[in-house]
Amino acid sequence: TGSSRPQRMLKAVQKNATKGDPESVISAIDYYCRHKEWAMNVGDEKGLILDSVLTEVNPSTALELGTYCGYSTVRIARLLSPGSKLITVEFNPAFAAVARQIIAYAGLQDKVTLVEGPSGDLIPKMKARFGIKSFDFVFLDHWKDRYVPDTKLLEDCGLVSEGSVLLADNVICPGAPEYLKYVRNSPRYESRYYKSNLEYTKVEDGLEKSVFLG
Ligand SMILES: CNc1ncnc2c1ncn2[C@@H]1O[C@H](/C=C/CNC(=O)c2cc(-c3ccc(F)cc3)cc(O)c2O)[C@H](F)[C@H]1O
Ligand SMILES: [Mg+2]
Repeated sequence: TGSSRPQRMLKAVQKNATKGDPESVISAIDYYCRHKEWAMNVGDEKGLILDSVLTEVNPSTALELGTYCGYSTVRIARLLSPGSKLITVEFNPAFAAVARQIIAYAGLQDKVTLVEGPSGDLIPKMKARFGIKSFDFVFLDHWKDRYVPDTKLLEDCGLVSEGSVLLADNVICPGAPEYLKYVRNSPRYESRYYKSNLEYTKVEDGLEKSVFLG
């Protein structure tokens, strides 16, 4: 059987990036996905917004829902302060296997814990398993119809506290309309939309940043 798109992306990283250099891993993936084969990474344009929000928050503990190949995992982990941790959740074993290799190639494996399994099962176990009090930053990039249920689950499990920042990808394309309604109408969130473009295209998309008010 042939290779998969994630496997071809990994090959492109191994061929074109420098081991231990996260910037070169990011560039290699962006080049491959822009010029060879599109893939659903947050990408370079929305990635700059992710970088600026992340730098502003400077989280001690961060959560990513939907690792896929680890592109945004590398973008987030490379900006974490020493001693800070990123937990990323992925339930597709093939994607998780590729992501682990891409994260390791970037030399960021000590800052990242990739947990395999469905977010709905793993979120309630975060406190016990990883000693997390609450997440300072959450990047939502998994199935779009799961953004609302998982946000409610994070609230119910006490995994967000006053000042925690949620950043959601794809709120326009493919779209997460229920999520936008939820965070924009809730008195518990201060929300802001960052207009951008769908990765590697001219189609509009954007990120929604929502600060939990407690
Ligand atoms: C539900 N709980 C889960 N737990 C753990 N891992 C999960 C869970 N749910 C999914 N995963 C895991 O998270 C990933 C899912 C990402 C989904 N992303 C997209 O669909 C997505 C789609 C487009 C897109 C836009 C236009 C177009 F024409 C075609 C595609 C663009 C984007 O940036 C996206 O992020 C992974 F695949 C899945 O195993
Ligand atoms: Mg996305």
